[in-house]
Amino acid sequence: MEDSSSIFDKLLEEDGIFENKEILRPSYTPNRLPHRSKQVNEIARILVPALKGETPSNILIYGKTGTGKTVAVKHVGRELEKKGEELNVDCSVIYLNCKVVDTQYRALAHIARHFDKDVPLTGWPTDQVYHELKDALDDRKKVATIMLDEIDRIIGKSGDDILYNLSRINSDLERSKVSIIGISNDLKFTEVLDPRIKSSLGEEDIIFPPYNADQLRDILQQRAERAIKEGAINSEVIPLCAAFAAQEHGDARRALDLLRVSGELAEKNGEEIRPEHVRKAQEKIELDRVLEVVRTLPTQSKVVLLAIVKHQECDRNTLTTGEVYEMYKKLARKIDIETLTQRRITDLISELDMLGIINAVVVSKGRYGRTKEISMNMSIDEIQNVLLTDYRLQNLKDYCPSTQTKL
Ligand SMILES: Nc1ncnc2c1ncn2[C@@H]1O[C@H](COP(=O)(O)OP(=O)(O)OP(=O)(O)O)[C@@H](O)[C@H]1O
Repeated sequence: MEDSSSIFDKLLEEDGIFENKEILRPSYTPNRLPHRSKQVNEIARILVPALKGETPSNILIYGKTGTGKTVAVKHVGRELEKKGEELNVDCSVIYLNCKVVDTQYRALAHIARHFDKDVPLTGWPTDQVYHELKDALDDRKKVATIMLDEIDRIIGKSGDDILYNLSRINSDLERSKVSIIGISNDLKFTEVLDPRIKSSLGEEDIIFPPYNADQLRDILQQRAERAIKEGAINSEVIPLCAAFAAQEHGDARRALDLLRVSGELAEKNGEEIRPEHVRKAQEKIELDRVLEVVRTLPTQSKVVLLAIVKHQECDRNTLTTGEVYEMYKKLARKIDIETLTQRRITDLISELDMLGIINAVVVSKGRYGRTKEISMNMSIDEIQNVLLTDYRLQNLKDYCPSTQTKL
């Protein structure tokens, strides 16, 4: 071999623009949370009885995605455990993400395992897990705060038994106490709860409002100072990332992603981060989001979308619901799936519009009634590639129906 150095050596030597990229990732928890002191203090005020061995009220926390709910509860949880150690009071904090731990069994098992109980992750009767958990909690005096993030996921999948069991556990415990913090970005999820559970869980409500552009700027500034090398970022970049993310319902995660992806694009070109990198990053993130949504669409919606894409390939003009339906029928017949009615397809088109994959505008055709004009401003090639990874749609790869159905 001519050159025995590792293929990574050169890359490692390259002088990147990041001091520490991890600081821009969602998993990083900063010590200070700008513009969240009100909410942090409010959670702390509700949890403080735990440090006196008393039961704190249960809390429901609402707010749109990226408004700092998770980072705030974890921050307060860490401080609570620390203070508990100092005062010699056992305040345990258990954090569960219900998107991952999405059944009652798994949730109870996870909490029991947190207290070193050897509960398998499947297989036992739920009652047995409940009793193990009760024993684990009661083996010595403690106050346990259980944080259920994305709580609507577990309710949607497994009903509200978990909340019922966790809220009744206090009456079965002799020494210990449990309080629950539920976190959700769906304001309406409590509507499906049993009224008793709803009032017990929502003893205290805290709302996390969206951030505005100025607040996002402060959050980004704080992270960028430690994540990006001095002089590697143009002064317009942070305000631009903040402005873009503020338009998207004030999402701090989106703002941080934008800054990180802008940095990666700049680094690839060996440049400092400039506004054009932010604009490219915005497009890339939006396309990635759309492709992810496309990948998980039900088959019928995928065929409708492919009908729109195939049309757009031949003709970049907007098209009507009727034209999409004609194309959809041909594609559905070709791959032998049930052909839905035009009315159902109109609904699926509205859903695709709501997901931000297509644009559908209702237009009046005078006495011929109303129709939708459909267009796409995403890259149709990339969308088509993702659609064709679905094995049911693969036969449509080279299918090129004639567009003669247009009058
Ligand atoms: N006030 C803040 N200061 C610093 N970083 C913040 C702040 N608010 C949010 N962040 C950061 O933004 C990202 C998203 O925050 P977080 O996960 O807490 O949002 P969330 O409201 O729980 O969103 P979701 O509902 O999608 O889970 C994280 O990287 C977090 O560190």
